[in-house]
Parts: sequence; C-alpha cells; structure tokens
Amino acid sequence: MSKKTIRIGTRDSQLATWQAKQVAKKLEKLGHETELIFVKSEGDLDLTTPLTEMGGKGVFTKALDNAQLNDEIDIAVHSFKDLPTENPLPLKVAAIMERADARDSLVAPDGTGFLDDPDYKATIATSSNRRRAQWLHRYPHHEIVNIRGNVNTRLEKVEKNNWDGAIFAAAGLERIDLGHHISEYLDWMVSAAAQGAMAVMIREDDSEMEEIVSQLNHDETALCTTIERDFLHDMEAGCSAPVGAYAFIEDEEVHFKAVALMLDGREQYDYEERVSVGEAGDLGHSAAQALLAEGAIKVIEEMKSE
Ligand SMILES: NCc1[nH]cc(CCC(=O)O)c1CC(=O)O
Repeated sequence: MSKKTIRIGTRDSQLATWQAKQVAKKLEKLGHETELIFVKSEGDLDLTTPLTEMGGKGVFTKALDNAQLNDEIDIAVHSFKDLPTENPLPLKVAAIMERADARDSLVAPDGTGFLDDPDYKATIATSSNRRRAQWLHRYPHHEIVNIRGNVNTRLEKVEKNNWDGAIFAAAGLERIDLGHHISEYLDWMVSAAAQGAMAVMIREDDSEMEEIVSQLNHDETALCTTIERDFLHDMEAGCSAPVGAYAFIEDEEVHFKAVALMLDGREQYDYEERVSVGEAGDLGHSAAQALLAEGAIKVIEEMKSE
C-alpha cells in the first residue's frame, strides 16, 4: 500500500521548526513519510505591536488554521499554550505531546545579584501580563518593559538593551539549545496553562489522520494540560490575562496550582489542591469557581475593562 506523505504545517521560527521536526520524527518511527510546510503567522510578521494589543486570540495560530482548512497541510504543530481555549473552526487537537520543562526562567546577562538588592530599581522585559503581574507582586520596586519577537529575537534584544533581565519559557530556550542563557529558573512563578507542551491539530473530519496522530498522545500531559486549560477557559479572562495554571502528577495524584492577579501585581489570588488522578477530571473547572468566588472575579473585570 502506498501511503501519502503527511504534510506538517508549522510556523517558521527556530522553536516552531524544532517542535514540528519532533512530531515528524515520531510519525516516521511509526512508518509514515512527512514533509514540513512553513506558514507565516501574524504574530511573527508584526514585531512591533504589543501582543496584548494584537487582537489577542490566535495571532500565532490563525495562519496555520487557514492552511489546514484549505487542505494545504494535513496536520499542524502548535505550542499548546498559544492555542485559544475556544475553537469555533472544524479543527481539533488529536494529540498532546509529552511536556518538557513547564517553568518560566530569567535571562539576566549580567547575573542575578540585583534580585537581592531591595533598593535597586531593575528593568525586566516581558510582554506577558501573567509574568508581569507575578514579577511585580514579588518585586514591586521593579519596572517591566515590553519585548516582542520569537525566542531568538528576544534573546538578541536582551543582550543589546540595558535591561537587567527578560523572562522566557525554559522549554523554548532549551529546545533550541539556548538553555545556557538561563540565569535562574523561576520556580515560584506559576506558568501559563499548557506551557511546555505541543499540540497536534487535525481537521475534525479527518479520521485517517486522527488514527495516526492520536498514537502520539501522552496521557499524563493531556490530563494535566486539560485541567490547566479548563481553568483558564472558565476564568473567562482570555489568553492575555494575568492567570497561571500548572498541574503535575506524582504518586497517582494530580497536584494543581493556579494564580490570578491584578495587572499591577498588588493583589494575588492563589489556589492549590491535590486530588487522585481518577477524581481530577473536574479540577480545572472547580478551581476556577473557587478562585472567582474568593475575589478573583476582580481580575476578570479588570481585563474586560482594559
Ligand atoms: N508566547 C510565545 C511562546 N509560545 C510557546 C513558547 C515556548 C514553548 C512553550 O511554552 O511550549 C513561547 C515563548 C515564551 O513564552 O517564552
């Protein structure tokens, strides 16, 4: 039987390409031929507008969605955290790949000594409201500046500018062999829902691809990232909200941590729970209800009035 070559769509950044190749390798191990097709996204082409002003949802995914709907590609590889939690298109996630390091990290070209000086007004670069708010909660005397671009561009900017540091997803740096730039892992920061995980999308009615791609699914990652994304979805705060969510499994239990903050970082709402894997299905939803009832609804109202 002659099999058709699976056309894998990806953004053309180094990180996206690495991730797509990873999926290609797994498919090739299963006996399939693959080909990479590069698609430019709005988020990659416009490097000046802050992400929070770019219409938010799907700036990195829309172009890939269109290529997929037009049958120019069979599957699309996405950073799962870039996928909006609601998708009205006839596309669906068929596999979630095993998660890498989910943590945020600090790149500080001149070292991290300044973190210990309570009088030093450091400048930290990030365009994520989640990172900004958590950073300011911990270091209220620091200043946050916006930074845009893919991982490589942002790394160049940190080296050229006079900032004290910039915040990156550790997985993004490590995957493309830039992990040595990490000065510190921010273990105290709650990462974005699904950070460090990749999702493979197919057309909803493509049962042939579904059968193939679903073999790549990593069940534990799927459970954890689904809980995180359920939480984000129910917070109804959108992908640019100062909301973090992280779940991991240890000894048959799901450990879940979530956080929501006012943009200036002054108020923070925390949630932490541990439940058995068998009972974790609803955890993201119940956590959102609990946190909203506790007062985090203010965070959502602030986002909506922005
Ligand atoms: N926001 C863009 C984005 N989407 C996915 C990653 C990194 C890889 C991942 O989290 O899976 C990054 C870069 C970053 O946040 O520093």
